[in-house]
Amino acid sequence: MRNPRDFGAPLAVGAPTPLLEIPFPPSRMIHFLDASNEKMVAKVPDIAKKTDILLGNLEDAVPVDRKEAAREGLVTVGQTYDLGETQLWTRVNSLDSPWVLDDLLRLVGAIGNRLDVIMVPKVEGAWDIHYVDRLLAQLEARFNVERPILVHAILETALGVANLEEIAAASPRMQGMSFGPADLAASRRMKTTRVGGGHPGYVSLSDPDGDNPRVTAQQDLWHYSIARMVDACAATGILPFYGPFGDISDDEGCEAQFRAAFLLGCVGAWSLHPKQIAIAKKVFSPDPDEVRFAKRVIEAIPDGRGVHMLDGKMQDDATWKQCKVMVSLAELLAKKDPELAEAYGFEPATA
Ligand SMILES: CC(=O)SCCNC(=O)CCNC(=O)[C@H](O)C(C)(C)COP(=O)(O)OP(=O)(O)OC[C@H]1O[C@@H](n2cnc3c(N)ncnc32)[C@H](O)[C@@H]1OP(=O)(O)O
Ligand SMILES: O=CC(=O)O
Ligand SMILES: [Mg+2]
Repeated sequence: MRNPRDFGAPLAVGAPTPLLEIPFPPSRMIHFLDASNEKMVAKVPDIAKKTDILLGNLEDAVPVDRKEAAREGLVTVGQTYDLGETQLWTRVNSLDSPWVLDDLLRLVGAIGNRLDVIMVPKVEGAWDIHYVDRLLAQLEARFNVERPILVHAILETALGVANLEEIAAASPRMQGMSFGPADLAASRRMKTTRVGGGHPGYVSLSDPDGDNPRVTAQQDLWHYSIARMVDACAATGILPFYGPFGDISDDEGCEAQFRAAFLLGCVGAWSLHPKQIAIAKKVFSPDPDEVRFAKRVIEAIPDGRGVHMLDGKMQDDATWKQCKVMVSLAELLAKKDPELAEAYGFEPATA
């Protein structure tokens, strides 16, 4: 066990001091980009204005013969483009792959002061985070990185899900987790070829009712694990995200999957295609009607104490805290987006 008094100390001489509180800027969508693809890179200035997080993907979906080009393309993005307030992340190759060591060495060396977060795929336990934690500290010290690069784990193996509480608490560098339904389905031997979303075979069936047809309703394949991820993240002060929705043609399905994650507590989701950015923005920005109601509750109970009635609904200390969650998120997003500020009824000056 690590000495708890050392938890906030750098793991290498000369590395920046770890953050004990994880920053929470707008994080509604992590937009995936293959930086070996020149057409995608050409869109960076435009996409950076629309997305909260831009991620240079080096792992799955990048062919083996383009791994180095994707890495170098991301270096170029980090060195040449002004992304404004948009965060720059990467997803490196998995820890057992032949590429990850060079991914980390090259990226921290070349754009260590630009990279906000490194997403690590297929994390199975705290030991994976400990390895990355120490290596990043050594690289930060070597390359004079001024602020700690944070680490984000993808939860996409059965063992990773079994160990998610330990993963969340493994290091002060842990920024959050993403739920990866594709690799997780394979790891669990689930019988679905879809990337996220429901399945017509996973249903509950109403009881027999004479000759009347029995009713079925699709169930959520992912509810248990996403809820566990949200608890582990909230318990340790880090941020949970839903991962990919692979049917790019099904906007409605994507929206439903994102919304289920949002309601359970996720702060954002991945966008694989530019059109999923708008879906994530719609879903992960709280609904203006809910925000207006939450503001009324806070105004009606300024000290957050006691019991009150509003529109026939009981309000007390707990509902006040629920409303604070909603309004705080709305305030954060309104600072970035004047249209949202108006929809939420915030004064432009305070937005
Ligand atoms: C399970 C997992 O690990 S998921 C994470 C890994 N997967 C990924 O990162 C996939 C990222 N996304 C993509 O590669 C692509 O969006 C695909 C393959 C899914 C679809 O690509 P296409 O068939 O080319 O889509 P489409 O024809 O609609 O593209 C329209 C335009 O958007 C561009 N585009 C597509 N995806 C992206 C993207 N993620 N970022 C920026 N631009 C994009 C295309 O280059 C195309 O540009 P053009 O109009 O100048 O020709
Ligand atoms: O990497 C994501 C996944 O779903 O697998
Ligand atoms: Mg995966």
